[in-house]
Amino acid sequence: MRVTLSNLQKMAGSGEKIAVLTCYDASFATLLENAGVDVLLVGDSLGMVVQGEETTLPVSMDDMVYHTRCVGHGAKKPFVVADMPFGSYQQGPAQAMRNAAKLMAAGAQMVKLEGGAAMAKTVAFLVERGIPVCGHVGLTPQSVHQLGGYKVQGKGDAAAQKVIEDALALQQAGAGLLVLEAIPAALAQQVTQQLTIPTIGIGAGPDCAGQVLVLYDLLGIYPGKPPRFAKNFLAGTDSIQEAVKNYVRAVKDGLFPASEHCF
Ligand SMILES: Nc1nc(=O)c2c([nH]1)NC[C@@H]1CN(c3ccc(C(=O)N[C@@H](CCC(=O)O)C(=O)O)cc3)CN21
Ligand SMILES: CC(C)C(=O)C(=O)O
Ligand SMILES: [Mg+2]
Repeated sequence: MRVTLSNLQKMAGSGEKIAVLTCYDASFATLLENAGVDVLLVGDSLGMVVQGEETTLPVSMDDMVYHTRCVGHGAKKPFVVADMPFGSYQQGPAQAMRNAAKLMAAGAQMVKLEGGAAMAKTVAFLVERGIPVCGHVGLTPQSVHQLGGYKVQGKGDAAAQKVIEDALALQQAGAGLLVLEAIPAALAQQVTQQLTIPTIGIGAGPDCAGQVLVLYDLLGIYPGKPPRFAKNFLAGTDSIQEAVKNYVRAVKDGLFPASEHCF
């Protein structure tokens, strides 16, 4: 039986941490399913780790549809979330609906889009038409050129307040999950407490309802300097399967992220 949004909601309510990993192909989807990963995110990070681009901006809808279909073929149990790529939803609700439908048809159970209160109308439009939506606030990589780099967000009272308001606006609009990326752990804890929907953190401390990591960072195969919040779980193990199981266990036990992975 496939994991559902209501399963994830219940897990969050009972304090069971949600283990999420990015995934881009069928073979890894099967491996992650067998290792007990709850949610697979077909992330637009594939532009960087699969395509070798410097940012996620060049990723197309066709790329996301292709990888979502690949993941869908490999995974029967995990809940599959697909990123809406840069330029596929920012124009407005009608454009977002057209493109979200393609990802749902390709095998996603939910779409994710970046942005806060400014995206609330678009989120509500999709949710009212039957498409579950995951929000994404804090460090939003599709805005890297506006943010001035991949930097921690929500530092200082005004910036923290903005993250809280964005999170509440997305929940109000009907978002079912919310990714918090690269914000101070104390702020992520506050957001998680104020929301009724599960938060999924990456560089957002241990108090989120779940954690997500880029698969290639977990395997230590991303070229270049990994983000502070990444951890190589393959180091010291003999197999990818074991590394992923160790990640799932560390998330479930609240041992990942540790303080050295947090802001
Ligand atoms: N392999 C990979 N892992 C990711 O987590 C990831 C991607 N790719 N591609 C899309 C975005 C880009 N992300 C990134 C990339 C780099 C940093 C980074 O190096 N941050 C520094 C600076 C922090 C600061 O000074 O504010 C760090 O030390 O973590 C953070 C997020 C997260 N996502
Ligand atoms: C890092 C996660 C949250 C993501 O959006 C991606 O992999 O694209
Ligand atoms: Mg993404």
